Amino acid sequence: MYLTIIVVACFISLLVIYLSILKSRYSYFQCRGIPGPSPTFFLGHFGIIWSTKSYSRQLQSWTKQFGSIYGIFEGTRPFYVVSDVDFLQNIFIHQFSSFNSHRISFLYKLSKSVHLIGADSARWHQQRHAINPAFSAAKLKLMDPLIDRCIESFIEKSSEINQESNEFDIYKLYQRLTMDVICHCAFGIDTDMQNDVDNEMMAKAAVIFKQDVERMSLTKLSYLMPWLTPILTRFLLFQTVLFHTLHRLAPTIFPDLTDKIPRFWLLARVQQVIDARNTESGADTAKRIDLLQLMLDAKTTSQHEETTREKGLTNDEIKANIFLFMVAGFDTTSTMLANCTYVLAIKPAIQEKLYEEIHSLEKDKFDYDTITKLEYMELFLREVLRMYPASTSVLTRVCNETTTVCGHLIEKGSVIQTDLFTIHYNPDLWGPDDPHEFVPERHLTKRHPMALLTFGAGPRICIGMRFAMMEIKMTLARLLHDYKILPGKHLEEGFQLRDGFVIQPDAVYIKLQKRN
Ligand code: HEM
Repeated sequence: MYLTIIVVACFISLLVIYLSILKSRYSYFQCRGIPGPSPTFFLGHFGIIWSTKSYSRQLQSWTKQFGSIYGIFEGTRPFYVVSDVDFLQNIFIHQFSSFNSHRISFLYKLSKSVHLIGADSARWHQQRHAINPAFSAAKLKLMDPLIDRCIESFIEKSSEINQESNEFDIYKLYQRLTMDVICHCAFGIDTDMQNDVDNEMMAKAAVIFKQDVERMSLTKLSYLMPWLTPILTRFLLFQTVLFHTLHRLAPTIFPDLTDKIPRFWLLARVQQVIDARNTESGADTAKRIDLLQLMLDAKTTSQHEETTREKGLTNDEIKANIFLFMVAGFDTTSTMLANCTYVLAIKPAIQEKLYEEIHSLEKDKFDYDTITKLEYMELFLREVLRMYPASTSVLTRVCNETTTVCGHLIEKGSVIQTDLFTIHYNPDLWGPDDPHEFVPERHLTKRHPMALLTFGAGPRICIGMRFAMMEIKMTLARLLHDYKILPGKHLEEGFQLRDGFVIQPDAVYIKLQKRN
């Protein structure tokens, strides 16, 4: 009897302590004089965020109410939502050492094969240092014939489909194009996604892109109760090892996870390509110019990778990063191409100006050197990047040591989330022309270094930015050289932007008219 009373009393006391800690966490912003909407107990503001259709619009609407720096809670974790560009410049650039990681699901960090987006501090630094040279201008120049081959196939397919229909969704063809480009340039494998529509790689990748890891229940649980993360991590690792062992012991009863889980399937394909490379002669590998080979060249030669490597990448890191390039480069780049095409279809005068510039080069092939001469194309793309940025949720930083930024004391563990749309549509940053109007020439004026954030900023800026811009410019130059883009009947209906990890339209319906 006494024992029961003691147990119940202990339980109630612990519950009261836990609840009062939760409550006191919610005074975090109030104590610092930072405004914000009122939190809901336990969920903070993430009940609203998880149920809203558009994360970006929700942030923007709170910004209108609470200003350029305000506070919300993810569970009890403080989340600063910021559209003050000077404050962000400190976070992303000047005080990078105190804010060097993304806020990202623990599911990306499960194994030792953490990739660039998931890596923190020293591990990120080592990887970035090793991978940066693979994206240099000199290396990209070598890759342009690979990209050109994929564009050729894209143009042929577009022309074929265009002849068969009154309008077609070019976004689908862009997705196949960017997947082809990634396969050629990252894996070094010859694919033909335009014609091989049932390609297994494309199908597996499509499943991966549909999964929004940030909205998975396990991710939400770990955000709400961060202390659960190590337990969840161990549980998932144990589960994977258990399934692999069971499959080895009784393959007929327990299926191979590699076939069941698309991510494992893709990683296994990367491993096969790496194995094939390891058996190639030195002369053959010397001829290869893809990202995989460049990373293999930067690989550590040590047997005891974790303890003795200094600058190289481990085998697992190479695999994880090749996988990441696929995920990070496919959807973003095809979406940017789709957004550009939408604008070209509704702005014929801008399209003609671009055509004139492309035509003046007197070329019908566009390589790295040629596209760098297209000045108006650069302005046009920047304006598309401003008005239709690809992702808000990736633009975060976690505070890894308590510090003061612009007079605000920010505690270790807090998250900084950029309110990208407010910045990109801010008339003080982008005037005097109305930011809701599409005006490429506004980029001739020097702007604040944090005014355009589609690729992020600071040391963690998108590593594939130059690669993506090269691919987009080469594709548009070739398309506009051969065709005039006309709006399809269902263009506006299809161009409904959905806000997931990438902000993307449903479809871009157009018609192509051959130029003489
Ligand atoms: C139009 C296309 C693209 C857009 C809009 C885009 C956007 C972004 C953004 C916003 C970030 C976060 C930057 C930050 O936190 O400051 C990022 C990071 C990254 N992107 Fe891209 N990206 C694109 C294409 C690519 C391509 C083609 C690749 C690779 C082939 C790539 C690989 C990466 C990687 C590896 C990171 C992580 C960098 C790090 O944390 O050090 N991206 N990207």
